[in-house]
Amino acid sequence: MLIIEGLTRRYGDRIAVDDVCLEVPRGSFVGVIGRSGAGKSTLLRMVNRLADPSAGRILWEGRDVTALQGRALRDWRARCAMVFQQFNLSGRLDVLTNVLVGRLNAVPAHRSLLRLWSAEDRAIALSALERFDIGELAAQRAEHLSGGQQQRVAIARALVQEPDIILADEPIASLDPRNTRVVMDALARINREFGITVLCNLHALDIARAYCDRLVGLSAGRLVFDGPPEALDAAAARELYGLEADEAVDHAPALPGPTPQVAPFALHA
Ligand SMILES: Nc1ncnc2c1ncn2[C@@H]1O[C@H](COP(=O)(O)OP(=O)(O)OP(=O)(O)O)[C@@H](O)[C@H]1O
Repeated sequence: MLIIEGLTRRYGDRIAVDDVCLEVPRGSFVGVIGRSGAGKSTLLRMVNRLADPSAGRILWEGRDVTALQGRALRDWRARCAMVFQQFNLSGRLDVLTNVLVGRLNAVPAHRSLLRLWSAEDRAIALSALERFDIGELAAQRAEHLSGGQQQRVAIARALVQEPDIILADEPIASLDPRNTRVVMDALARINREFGITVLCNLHALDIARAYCDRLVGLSAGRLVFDGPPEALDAAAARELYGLEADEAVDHAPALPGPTPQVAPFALHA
């Protein structure tokens, strides 16, 4: 269980996140929604301590992660993998090496420094790529891939970290509708088949409704909605999105939800 208690982040006079309280059971797929500047990124970045809270606490399985430092903080960051809008791959490295970077915390320091990957690590990385249908791209330079392919590589890298939580910050904002679906399907599979908790910032409400089992709405840093997608009616959505409502609210044809998968998969072959 992830527990967020009175989480607040100030930047000077501005409050980016304002006294947010949340309880997220393991295995949830939570969509964090709200207009631009609502505080979604800041909230996610505080969970893995890329940003430090001005007040409040974050607890994971009863442990206060807001107090962690040094090695314990690095371990925590490894347990909550980030997926970013701009993929954050090393463009000049090949795809397999980009995924292996997700194993850095799992291998001894001398091996990670020298990038001496074991056969098992390589097999795990290749298996993750194959599960997202991009195994044949393993030897290509990441910068030669399309946006949707790059984001799947980033998700494979997150998966091989064997995290408890995936924090996805607008993972589809740079993608076309087809790749949007492919990438959201990949996150849904990770959530469903590995039980990994996913917190996903999303601007598009139709996508959030189709994929998430719970929506958390922020407005000016405050939590103004928390419930299942069906509880967010048009009036509540318009209140949440204000002037951006026409852009965010159901701008695309209704999505049928995650693409059904034939079989679950294991990370270790
Ligand atoms: N490093 C920073 N320094 C100063 N202000 C910041 C910083 N990071 C965020 N903010 C401010 O905090 C508020 C929330 O920003 P945040 O990026 O969390 O919102 P968001 O909902 O993720 O927006 P978007 O969807 O546009 O990314 C904004 O007013 C933003 O300008």
